[in-house]
Amino acid sequence: MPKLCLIRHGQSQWNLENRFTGWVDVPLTEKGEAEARRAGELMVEAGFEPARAFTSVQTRAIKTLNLALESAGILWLPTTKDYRLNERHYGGLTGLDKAETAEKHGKEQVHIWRRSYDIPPPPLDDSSAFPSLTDRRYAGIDVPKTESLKITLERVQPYWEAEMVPALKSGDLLVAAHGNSLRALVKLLFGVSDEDITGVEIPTGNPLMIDLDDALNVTAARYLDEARATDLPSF
Ligand SMILES: O=C(O)[C@H](O)COP(=O)(O)O
Repeated sequence: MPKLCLIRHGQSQWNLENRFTGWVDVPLTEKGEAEARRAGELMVEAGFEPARAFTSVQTRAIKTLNLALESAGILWLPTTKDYRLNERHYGGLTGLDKAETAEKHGKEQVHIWRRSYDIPPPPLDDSSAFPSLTDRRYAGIDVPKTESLKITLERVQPYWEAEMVPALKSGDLLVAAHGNSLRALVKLLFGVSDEDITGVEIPTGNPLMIDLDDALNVTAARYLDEARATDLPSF
């Protein structure tokens, strides 16, 4: 039976500062690095031995993966990086303070932008300058101006089907990615409704271990750090 372990990156600098991040490349905090190392230890304690890893092209996820692999003693693990596992693009909210935005537009509106399935934030203004949104890692890619969770799933799902499902045939997989690219994957794997996905929150740096059957239905799922677990959808 294949296993899939999903890890949201450890706490980032903008998680700490409570700013909308999306595709902006920000580093991990010291706490985030510690969460990533602990994730590697928890994988070892759980006896998890992945055959391959997948991550985004964003520093916080790559660094989380590397720290977890290092503390698990498997820094050699074959790894694939792809922008389709990036965080959802936060559009015109990128860089803004989440609390100040709620004061300005109302908590309800900000909740809709953050958690509704198919309502994207306003698009990013062309004059906004975040160098990591358009640097050479995205050469040849049509960088979005904003993304809802639905739009995020529309890039995550084809990647899952084309690259990760075939890889699962030769062993277990580790995926280090982001709050919303992982919520998209969880929606797909657990068959969560558009409504119920609004209540799914994924904690930073806490490995989510998922058992699948051969038809890739979820048969069991648990967070390895139980003290920091959030509710999982039913399956
Ligand atoms: O991009 C971000 O700001 C965070 O990684 C996730 O943000 P959210 O909790 O608002 O979805």
